Amino acid sequence: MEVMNHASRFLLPPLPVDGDPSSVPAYALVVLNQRLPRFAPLLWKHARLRLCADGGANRVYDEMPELFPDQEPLEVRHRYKPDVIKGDMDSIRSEVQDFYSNLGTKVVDESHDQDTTDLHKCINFILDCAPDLDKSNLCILVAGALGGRFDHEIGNINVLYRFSETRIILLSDDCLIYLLPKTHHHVIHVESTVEGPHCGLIPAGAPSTCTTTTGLRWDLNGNGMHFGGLLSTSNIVQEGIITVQSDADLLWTISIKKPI
Ligand SMILES: Nc1ncnc2c1ncn2[C@@H]1O[C@H](COP(=O)(O)OP(=O)(O)OP(=O)(O)O)[C@@H](O)[C@H]1O
Ligand SMILES: Cc1ncc(C[n+]2csc(CCO)c2C)c(N)n1
Repeated sequence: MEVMNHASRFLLPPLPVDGDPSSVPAYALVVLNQRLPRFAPLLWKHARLRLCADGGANRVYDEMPELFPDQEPLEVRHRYKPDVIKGDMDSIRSEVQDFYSNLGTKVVDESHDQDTTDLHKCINFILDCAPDLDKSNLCILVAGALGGRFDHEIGNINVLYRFSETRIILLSDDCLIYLLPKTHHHVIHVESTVEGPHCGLIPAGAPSTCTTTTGLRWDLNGNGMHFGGLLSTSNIVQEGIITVQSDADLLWTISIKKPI
């Protein structure tokens, strides 16, 4: 089975690309309508395409200047201009929409679609309408995806399953989550300066009958996992490299360290 490698390099300052640009993932950023994580400017810098899901645009407009209290708010807003705002447009304020459309942001109103979430609409845009982005190397970062309303959180997790062939990482200030598809063996390179040690493996879509890991304090040795039975929550990263093999898709979650 093919190996899929994972590393949270987007939590570290971007390195200069020497030689092969395909060695660095092509990041796209989607900002949701929740408080911006403190490292939002870092995610912005990594991203080649930046989208706001509906009310996410209010967060960029209101909260980016708060992250740079010594700078002119207008200057900060010009520096952090989204490429695209997409959603059902029931949360974005009209002054925010006008501000960014006057700066050239593409605004896509899909208020007719009340069956998919704004995050889902943004992922569709990235996959279908961003020809300059290298899809073979794409990784979508989603800021503000966790915490807050439980139905929204579950809707965001469901997007991982709906687009299981696309790398999508849900982020909050406290942790990140992504899907480990059962089609691959997984090698997770832990960036121990910025993430861990708390972690978990969760069979959210369907039970697993056989999961095997290495590198965790409580490794799984061919165990099954299901809701109502064993889940791997409150686990601890023990080594710099974690490996996971399973006969079911699993959610991987790891804590994000607070700055000291
Ligand atoms: N409290 C939250 N927790 C997690 N994700 C959220 C939360 N609030 C918003 N989001 C995400 O941000 C996106 C845009 O938010 P927005 O408030 O514009 O959505 P919405 O479609 O108006 O939601 P609703 O109509 O259900 O209140 C949502 O689709 C969701 O993915
Ligand atoms: C069975 C079912 N449940 C809820 C909704 C409502 N809904 C789901 S996504 C969405 C858009 C949010 O921006 C809305 C309103 C639906 N359509 N179908």
